[in-house]
Amino acid sequence: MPMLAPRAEEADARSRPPQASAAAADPTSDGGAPAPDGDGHDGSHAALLTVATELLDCPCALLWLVEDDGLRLVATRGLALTPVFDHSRLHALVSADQPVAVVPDTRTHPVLAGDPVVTGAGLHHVAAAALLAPDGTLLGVIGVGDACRRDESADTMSSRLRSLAALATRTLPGTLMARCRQVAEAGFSAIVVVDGRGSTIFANGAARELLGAAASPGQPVEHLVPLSLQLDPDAVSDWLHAPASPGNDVPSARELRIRDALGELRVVEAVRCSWHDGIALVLRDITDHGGARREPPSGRRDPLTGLPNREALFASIGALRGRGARLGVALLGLDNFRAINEALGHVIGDTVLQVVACRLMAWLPTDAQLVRFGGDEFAILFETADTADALEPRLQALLRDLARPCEVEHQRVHVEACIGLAFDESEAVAAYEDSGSSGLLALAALALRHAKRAGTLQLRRFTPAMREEAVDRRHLDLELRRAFRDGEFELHYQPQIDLASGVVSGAEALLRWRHPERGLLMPVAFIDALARSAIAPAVGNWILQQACRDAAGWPVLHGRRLKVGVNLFPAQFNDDALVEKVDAALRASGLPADQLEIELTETIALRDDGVAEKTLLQLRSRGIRVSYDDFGTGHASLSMLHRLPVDRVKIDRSFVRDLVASRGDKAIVRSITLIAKNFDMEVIAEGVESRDQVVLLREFGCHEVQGFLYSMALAPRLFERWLSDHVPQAASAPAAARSPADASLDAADPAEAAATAAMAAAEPCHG
Ligand SMILES: Nc1nc2c(ncn2[C@@H]2O[C@H](COP(=O)(O)OP(=O)(O)OP(=O)(O)O)[C@@H](O)[C@H]2O)c(=O)[nH]1
Repeated sequence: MPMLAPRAEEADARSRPPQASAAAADPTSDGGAPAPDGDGHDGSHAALLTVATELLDCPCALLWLVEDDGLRLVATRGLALTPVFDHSRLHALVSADQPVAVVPDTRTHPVLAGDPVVTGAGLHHVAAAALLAPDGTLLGVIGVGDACRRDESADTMSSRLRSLAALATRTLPGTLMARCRQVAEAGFSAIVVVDGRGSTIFANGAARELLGAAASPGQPVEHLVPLSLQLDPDAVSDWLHAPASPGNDVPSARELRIRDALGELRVVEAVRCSWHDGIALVLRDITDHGGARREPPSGRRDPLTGLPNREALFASIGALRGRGARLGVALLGLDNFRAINEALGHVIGDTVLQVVACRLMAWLPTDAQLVRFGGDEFAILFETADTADALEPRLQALLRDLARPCEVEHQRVHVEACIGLAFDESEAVAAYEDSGSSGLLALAALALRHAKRAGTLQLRRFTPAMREEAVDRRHLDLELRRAFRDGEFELHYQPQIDLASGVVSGAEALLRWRHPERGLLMPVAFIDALARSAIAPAVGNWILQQACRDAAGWPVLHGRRLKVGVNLFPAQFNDDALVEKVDAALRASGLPADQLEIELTETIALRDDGVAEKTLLQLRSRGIRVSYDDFGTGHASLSMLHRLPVDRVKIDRSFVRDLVASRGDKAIVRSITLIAKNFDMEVIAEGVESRDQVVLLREFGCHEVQGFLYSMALAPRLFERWLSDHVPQAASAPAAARSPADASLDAADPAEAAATAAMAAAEPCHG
């Protein structure tokens, strides 16, 4: 029983409370006892205690409810002071086994007799009833007390108490919850109740089915509603955590993104109502509502995002085309998504894809269909090609919106994308007229590739020129494969001259394609396509072997062996066996390692996975030299010097061409030679065509040169003839006389010589 604050008077207390106060005189008041909780039930509790005092004709009444940590006094009536409460005495008085207790005289009661507060407060008569749920669970206790001795029989009091308890039980939150549980379990909507601390305390069957483990009791509400998936995470957080206000609550609704029990992304409409000190959420799955989000047949849904998949898109295109619709497709590809997976893991990568799906859904016009096309690509199908021009600015805005950083698992993630756009326009369709529903997508994919090539956040619309280029590229790739198989590639060598001694020091091996119809082709016509082709590693290996073989046969000049420079394709650096292949080429040819120089391009130097660095170190440890091509033209030149083991840099021809006239180029070349000197590297300049350039390069400290001033790149036999003709005078008298046209005079095959000269005159030699 409660230990009450001492009461002042006992006489005349029959209809007035102990320590009667103004508040106690008001039958609607709780008698001045402070509201023990803020649970918003004060009104119903007060009404209940008023009924208790009336029904039992007692001036004092008290209500305890069971909470997490046991019984808690939640309301009093007729007491001036807050009672100090002793649980053990209350439990001893009433329980599930003994639901009603009437104590006509507290002074002789075994539990209460010794209680100094009860007796001190002068409570002569006390009665209490347990409030029990239908399953017998104790929900609370209601009690009354009086300072006077009572005339009613204990049976009468017990009977009234039982009626009171039955009435009280029906009004309690626990009972309400049990009843609501029955109703909720019977319904189709998912219902989740979250307490004031943001933890789930109840989820009905539909919610458990929809949300799986995220709806288990004790889970934070953020597991049900991941903020990272929401379009406006702050607003959703505020909405979920706004204080409950039962009684004045106006249920509010909003669209939320959740992950279902299988991890798929779903869109739900959620209605929020206050519940006790927390909230109840009623959820309705609207993922598939509306024309834009029609439920795709099974097997046509992407499990991660819940969106229709590629097959569904093809089916939609087929169906719409059947109705004569003119269509448009925007293919959206994330930029550098691989890096997100690699840096943050696939789980975060998956969430990022879901976030993107959510943002796209929010943007989607009602007459469009959103599809996860595959990997990090999404497709949007429009039924209205007529509005093509109006779509572009809206898609540009979409790209900017997608680029808003998002927070995933406490990681800030930036998601940028590009879009390729294609419409059923006459010339575009003509380009792919036989390719069915995938044709339009192929055009969009081509446009996407062009957008990606242009950089990040780019949008490109398909043009027929893109297709022509793609077709040309494919033909070129087939041609390159055939050319390699038929042995049409050959290496030419451009001499390199040591400026200090004036002696030829080596040559750079340069690839040529002797095309059966188009004659000798310079690399500019095919080298990019070859570098991208699957045959690049095989061609690169052939170049390596051939160059080593040729160089092994070159004469020793002035006691020095000539070195040969070989350019590697970036793809060769993906080959774990590259070093072994270099060893094999040296072994097979007999060329000493220090006569081989590997030339790097920026694409190789830019790799920051450590592979290039490790490979180069292994090559250098064998005595093979490493040179960095086109120095100064790329973004990575300086950082590369710092990172990669390089013996020398090659000054790009673009800085040499106007060296004599241009102060800027002079400054650049001077700087490069200075930087190289500070890194203990040698410098070679390419594209040297005049003596004046040589004078300046020598003055700046450049070590070697190559260019038309000495010779163009020559076929192996011509190069060997050049060596025998120009050594030892080659260096001392740089062949001012040796113009590209002169070289043709040396050619055994007059047609080849003419072609070579013409090519060389038209464009510089490329690697
Ligand atoms: N987390 C996750 N990653 C995926 C999924 N499907 C594909 N990927 C990854 O998406 C990445 C796509 O890589 P790429 O095609 O090189 O695309 P990218 O890195 O965006 O490069 P660019 O398109 O050139 O900008 C790869 O790392 C795939 O493993 C998926 O369902 N979940």
